[in-house]
Amino acid sequence: MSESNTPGETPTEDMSLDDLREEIRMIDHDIVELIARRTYVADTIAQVKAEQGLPTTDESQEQAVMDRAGANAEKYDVESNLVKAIFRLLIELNKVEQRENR
Ligand SMILES: O=C(O)C(=O)C[C@]1(C(=O)O)C=C[C@@H](O)C=C1
Repeated sequence: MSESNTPGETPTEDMSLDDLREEIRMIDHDIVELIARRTYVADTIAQVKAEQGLPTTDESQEQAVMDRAGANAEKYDVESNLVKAIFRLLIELNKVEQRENR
């Protein structure tokens, strides 16, 4: 992953529009890389669940993920409902992926 500024510390006054868009381009790259990593881990989880005869969906784990997403959103002062909506999509992506690999 590329080095990026911590939230609230981007020195915007020293950056041109092109610089700022380059910063977003790098962040967007990192986001996709993290989504891919999350999906690969879910593939491995799917194998473990299949071996143990467990179902794909674990609602209590989904709730824990959503709660954590909300808490982290608040920590970084971003809209928690928006972040939770993104995590809902990430969980659904994993479930589709896990079902396809069973
Ligand atoms: O932790 C799991 O058991 C997963 O399969 C991962 C995950 C997730 O994306 O966070 C996906 C589906 C489950 O219902 C719960 C959580």
